[in-house]
Amino acid sequence: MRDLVSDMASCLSVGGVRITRKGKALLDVPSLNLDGPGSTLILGPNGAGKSLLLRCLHGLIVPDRGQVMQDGVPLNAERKARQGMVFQQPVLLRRSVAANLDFVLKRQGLPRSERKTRIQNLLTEGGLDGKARQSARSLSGGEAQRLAILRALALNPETLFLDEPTSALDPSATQMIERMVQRASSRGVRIVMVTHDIGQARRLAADIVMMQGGRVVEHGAAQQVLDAPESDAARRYLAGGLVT
Ligand SMILES: Nc1ncnc2c1ncn2[C@@H]1O[C@H](COP(=O)(O)OP(=O)(O)OP(=O)(O)O)[C@@H](O)[C@H]1O
Repeated sequence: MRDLVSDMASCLSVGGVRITRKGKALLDVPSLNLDGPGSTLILGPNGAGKSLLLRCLHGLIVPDRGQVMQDGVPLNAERKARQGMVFQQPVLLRRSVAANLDFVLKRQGLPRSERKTRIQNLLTEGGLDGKARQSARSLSGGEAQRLAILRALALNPETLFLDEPTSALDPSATQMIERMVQRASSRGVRIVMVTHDIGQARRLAADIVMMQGGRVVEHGAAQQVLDAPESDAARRYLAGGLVT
């Protein structure tokens, strides 16, 4: 049964998407629908095409063939503006923590007083109270990633893409990021996240997209994919075996 949160979340789908370079298909996804409740985690070995798929979904890469649809409509500039993206290495402005947030809030045309309140709320959400005036470049890795997520959330995105956001972080910093992601998901933001961390997939995912060789080899409910994978590729990946 679909719950309230899932009804709030937008639906993303991919139809006949193909990216080819030098005659080799880097991404070949005939069909993929992300429309269930909760977070989608994308798993698979290095070079499987996880980042390419994420970039396609966000419209950063236009596929050679096929298209990405959001709520049944081809992804357009207006819908793209309502998507946020967080990379493995946080991309921050050489300004203070608060100025990084103010930059995106200003672009939404919010008046100064409202921006001030929003910035304070965002800092609290990310556990960055007291860091407003600190240079973003002087933040620790975990703090910088939390700021990058806050900046994406400041846009009130309907979808938030995260590409291995915790791969360089320790367990405690990872836990803080995971909590932020879970809170955003429970507010109705569709989360699509790439990870190599199977434990993280178990903690966060409602559904899992397993990739190998530019293809989706399995997509299903997290527990099903993790505990009873149907494809050999997924079985080998989860067992820690070599997958090429
Ligand atoms: N612009 C490009 N030109 C040529 N090849 C590319 C380009 N972008 C990606 N690739 C190739 O496409 C394949 C998939 O890359 P992608 O970054 O999506 O993998 P990934 O699953 O995210 O891997 P990792 O886990 O190592 O980050 C790789 O073989 C990569 O070298």
